[in-house]
This record gives sequence, C-alpha cells and structure tokens, in this order.
Amino acid sequence: MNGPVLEVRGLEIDFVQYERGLRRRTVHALTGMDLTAVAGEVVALVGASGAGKSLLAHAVLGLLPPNAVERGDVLLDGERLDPAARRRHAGRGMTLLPQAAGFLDPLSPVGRQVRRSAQLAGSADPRRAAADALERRGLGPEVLGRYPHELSGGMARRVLVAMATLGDPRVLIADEPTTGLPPAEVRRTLGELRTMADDGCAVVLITHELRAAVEVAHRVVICRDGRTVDVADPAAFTGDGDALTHPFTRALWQALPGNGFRVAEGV
Ligand SMILES: Nc1ncnc2c1ncn2[C@@H]1O[C@H](COP(=O)(O)OP(=O)(O)OP(=O)(O)O)[C@@H](O)[C@H]1O
Ligand code: NI
Repeated sequence: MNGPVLEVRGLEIDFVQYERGLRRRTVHALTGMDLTAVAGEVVALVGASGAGKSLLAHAVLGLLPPNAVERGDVLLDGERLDPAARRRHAGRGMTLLPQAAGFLDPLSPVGRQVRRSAQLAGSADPRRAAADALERRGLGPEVLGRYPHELSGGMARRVLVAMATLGDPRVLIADEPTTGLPPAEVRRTLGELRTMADDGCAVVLITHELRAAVEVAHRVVICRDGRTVDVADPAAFTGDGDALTHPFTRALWQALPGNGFRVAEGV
C-alpha cells in the first residue's frame, strides 16, 4: 500500500525558442528534479520563484507547451508513462490544483466547470457533487451561474480547490494553494490537504513558504534553479537548523524571520 504512487526521476525540461531571424535558443528550465509521493503522505516541494516547481507539476500531468523538450522519467504506480499517457490520467485519479485562476475557462460558468471536474473524476451525480463541493467551501448556489471574472481572487481559489479535490484523487498536486488567502483559510486549506493524505491520497504541496511546508508535510523536498538539492525531515527544521545537513536548506531555514542571524551572541 505504501509504495510510491508517483515518482519523478531526473526530470529535465528545455524550452526551444526562436528569436528574431529564426535563431534557435534553448532554455534549460529544469536540470534534474526528483520527487517521490507516497499514499498517505504530504510531500512538500519548496523553492524560490522560478525554481521550477510549477513546471514539474505541469510535466507530471502532461500539460507542458509544445515547445518543451522533456527528459527523465515519470512513473505512476511504478510504471513509466509518457506525457500523452499522463495527460489521460489528469483529472482522473491524478489532479492538479493549479497555481493560477487562469486555469478556469473564462467563457464557461463556474457550475459547469465544477460539474465537468466531477464527471471526469467519475462522480455518479456530478450536479450534486459540484454543488456540495462548492458549498463545503462557503460558496452557495449563486456562484454556479457566475463566470470566473465575476469571482474574487479568494473565491476563484476556492473553486479551484473544490474542483481538484472532487472524487478522491490518488495523487493531488497542489500548486501554491494558499497564495492570497487570509490566514484562517490558509490553515483550513492546509488542513484539508493533510486530511486527504490521511485518507490515503499522495499529496504534493508546492509552496515557497517553508514554514507552512514544515507544519503540514511528512517530507520536504528543496529545489533550486531547476534541480532538487535536498530531501529533509520536517522535524529537522527546528532551532538554528543544526539538524539540517544541506547548507542551502539550513540557510533557507535561518533566513526566515525570527530564526537566527543572532549577531555577536554572548558578547
Ligand atoms: N513556456 C516557457 N518557456 C520558457 N521558459 C519557461 C516557460 N515556462 C517556465 N519557464 C521557465 O522555467 C523556470 C521555472 O518556472 P516555474 O513556473 O516552474 O517556476 P516556479 O518555481 O513555479 O515559480 P513560482 O514560485 O514563481 O510559481 C523559470 O525560469 C521560467 O522562466
Ligand atoms: Ni509556480
């Protein structure tokens, strides 16, 4: 039961770009990402803006743009799947909670989009499932007929959470799920992810907030400039970070407000 559900091994992504005069340029966006997600666990993927977190998420679901070139392996239940095969799992057992509300279709009412997610997730009664999922997040029936641009940022985020968590996915990749939410809702959303893991889902929590990651995750994967550099035990993030073996991870921890940089201590 506790074998890895999802494994990413040595994932590399290049973007081939054509500049003026049709000169070809290759951008090495990911240069070596590794990630293992286990049923019943939250694994946090932590890194600065531009480190490559969202790219990893999109690659896993086979959602990269056509000019992306991918190398490395993505395995689901131990089986190596190509991007097209992964795309077929997207929304059915392996779901993405996207970073941007731009993932919502601007031309389709919210209710229809959530119903479609419920359908994809195999719900017997998508209409009911959609309304329930929204209601659990404080969004009443008046939201069903609205278009995405008629939602506030926080409401759009809750709609995305509702869509991604329908139908008990086996793997959930949550890309910065709490950005822009008020503190109480941050806690509620993180709690919800943890509950999904407790219920057997393999949860990947993408965030740049190390403290949130440490609180909720079973393992913390640190990435930097397109590659993973460390996997750390959340319990090691304590005090001055002496238990953290990787210098970059220790530096990240110590850089948090209230964590260190005690100059000339004892003088
Ligand atoms: N379509 C693309 N073409 C070229 N480069 C891209 C493309 N998409 C992403 N990149 C580059 O890949 C790198 C990683 O981007 P990514 O969105 O994965 O970062 P991230 O870790 O999710 O950052 P953030 O925390 O800001 O969301 C960035 O340098 C970005 O410029
Ligand atoms: Ni991102």
